[in-house]
Amino acid sequence: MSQSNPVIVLKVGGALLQSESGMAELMGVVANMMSDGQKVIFVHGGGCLVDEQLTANGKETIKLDGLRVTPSDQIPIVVGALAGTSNKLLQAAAIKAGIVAVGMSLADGNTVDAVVKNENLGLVGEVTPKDASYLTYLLSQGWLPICSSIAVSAQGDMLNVNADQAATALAKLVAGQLVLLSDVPGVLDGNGELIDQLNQQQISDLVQQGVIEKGMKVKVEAALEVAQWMGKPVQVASWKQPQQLIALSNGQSVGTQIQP
Ligand SMILES: Nc1ncnc2c1ncn2[C@@H]1O[C@H](COP(=O)(O)OP(=O)(O)O)[C@@H](O)[C@H]1O
Ligand SMILES: CC(=O)N[C@@H](CCC(=O)OP(=O)(O)O)C(=O)O
Repeated sequence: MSQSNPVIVLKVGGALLQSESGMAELMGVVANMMSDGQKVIFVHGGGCLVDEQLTANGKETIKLDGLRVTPSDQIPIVVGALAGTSNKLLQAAAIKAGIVAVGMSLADGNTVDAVVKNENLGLVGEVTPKDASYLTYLLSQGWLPICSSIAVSAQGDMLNVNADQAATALAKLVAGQLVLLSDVPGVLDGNGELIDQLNQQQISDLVQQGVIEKGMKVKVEAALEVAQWMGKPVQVASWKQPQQLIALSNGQSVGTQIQP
């Protein structure tokens, strides 16, 4: 692995946080990659932990097109689950794997601009890349940034950002190689078979047919946005096969490749 590889922006979905062995295996692979000189930024979700905490607090969840409607009385619970528990679970797994990890959120270090996405969604944020200095400093120290998808607007409102969209902004900011790891091997067709490659037209057809829906629709659209921005493919794969990351950093394709 060469020092000149682009930064890998690795996004993991919330289901990973419910698997101690999954987190340990993935962090083991990341530790090896980092000791070979590969720079990595971790971005995480935690939708299932948010679900659990909202239910425990007697709150209902509504999702529109894969995004959680976030009323102001729910934001403290969402922030606690994502910037708190989820972030520290991953940081703990990283430390156990011997990695020097810095837990952060989108609100730290002037990294992104955040605005309310759409009033109908409540305190849901849309983020755009702003200043890479903080991340660049952490990477220059050989540390692993672990970023939750909580942002703060210029008006001081805490905002809930979909984690695939958070990863999109950070990948653009550092011109990194985006890898979206979920609990499925990649994008599946109507028969549940893995699709190796998808372009914009195929994505739009599968979305229209209802084959790609909910969280996967948000994910694939985030991947396509970065693929087109960078002019190179983005991978959607599974955290259940962390060795695939090594193959990926050696230039091989794993999971589903989203084409520019
Ligand atoms: N065509 C598809 N292929 C794979 N998964 C799909 C598809 N359409 C919908 N999904 C759903 O999307 C989920 C992944 O999105 P999401 O739950 O947001 O994952 P994560 O939390 O890892 O970001 C899968 O677990 C599956 O339930
Ligand atoms: C606005 C919005 O939908 N935010 C997401 C943030 C967490 C997330 O994206 O988690 P996964 O990656 O595990 O799906 C949520 O509240 O669930």
